[in-house]
Amino acid sequence: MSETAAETPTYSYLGPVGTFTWEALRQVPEAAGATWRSVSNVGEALDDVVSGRSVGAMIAIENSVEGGVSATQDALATVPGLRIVGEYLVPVDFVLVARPGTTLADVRTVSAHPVAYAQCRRFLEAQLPSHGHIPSASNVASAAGLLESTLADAAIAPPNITEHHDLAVLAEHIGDNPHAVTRFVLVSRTLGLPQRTGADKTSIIAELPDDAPGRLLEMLEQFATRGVNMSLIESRPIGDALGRYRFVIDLDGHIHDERVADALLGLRRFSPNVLFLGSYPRADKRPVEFVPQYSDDVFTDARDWLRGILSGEPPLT
Ligand SMILES: O=C(O)C(=O)C[C@]1(C(=O)O)C=C[C@@H](O)C=C1
Repeated sequence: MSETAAETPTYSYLGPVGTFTWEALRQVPEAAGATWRSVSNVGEALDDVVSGRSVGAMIAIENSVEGGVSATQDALATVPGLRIVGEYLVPVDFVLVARPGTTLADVRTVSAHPVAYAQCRRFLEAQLPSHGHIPSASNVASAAGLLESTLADAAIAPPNITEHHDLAVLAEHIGDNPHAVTRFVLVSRTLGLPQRTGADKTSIIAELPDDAPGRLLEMLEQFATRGVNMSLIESRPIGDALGRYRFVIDLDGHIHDERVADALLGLRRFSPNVLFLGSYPRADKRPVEFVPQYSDDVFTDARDWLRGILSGEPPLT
């Protein structure tokens, strides 16, 4: 993990060292000998990929308590040519830290990344009911900031924070949900389409053609009629007018699975704007389940049958 090497590939991540995003990048074997570039937000990480400065950027896309990370979903929808090439899960647990000597009773202001802050509501309401929140760029930036300025009295940070900074832990396990997990994706422009493993996900973003009744159902039928399961669907405002949405969708399977490819063809015919964000191995490695009626053979047999008819093959007797 050199920070200075010149010719090794670079990976960008929301830093500094110790963030959950940094933990996620540690799960990427190819990043082990690479240069790691700490950035301050998702936009900067994706800019690095677009400009070619980095081969990949690790970004948070969904939290099990807070839901989709809208900055990430919107950036993936609008920055052209980005592909998701991997998915990683990081359990998230939080501590409250302060400059040594501070007690909980001294805390008036808490610095925290907004997604982390939202995951610690119960603790904050019970223990610090009248605190003020100072948003920070990341979970480690919040804590590191305590040593640079006295604006905040305490910070929400990952439990490993004391390995990196001289801070005192005021409270542990302050997250509302002890099983909280954040899902990260590795985004690239140059790393190719990952191979099909049988335990894959495909991410897309699609818009409806108009707001006639039943359009959403029509879109979902593209998947249902090919036996393709969705593991996520979220709407995000397109931003050009009230009431216009795009849908962020994760499908079980790889674009090299016939049923997924066929569903995407159907979707492309239906939707005025479909973005293929990538097919990549699932972080949990759970094999995709489907009924035999939707296996690859059934799709290729049907296509061969049609080709036969179109090429004038005589009917079988
Ligand atoms: O990587 C970090 O530590 C971050 O601060 C970012 C982030 C996020 O963007 O969702 C990552 C995981 C936590 O759920 C909260 C914040």
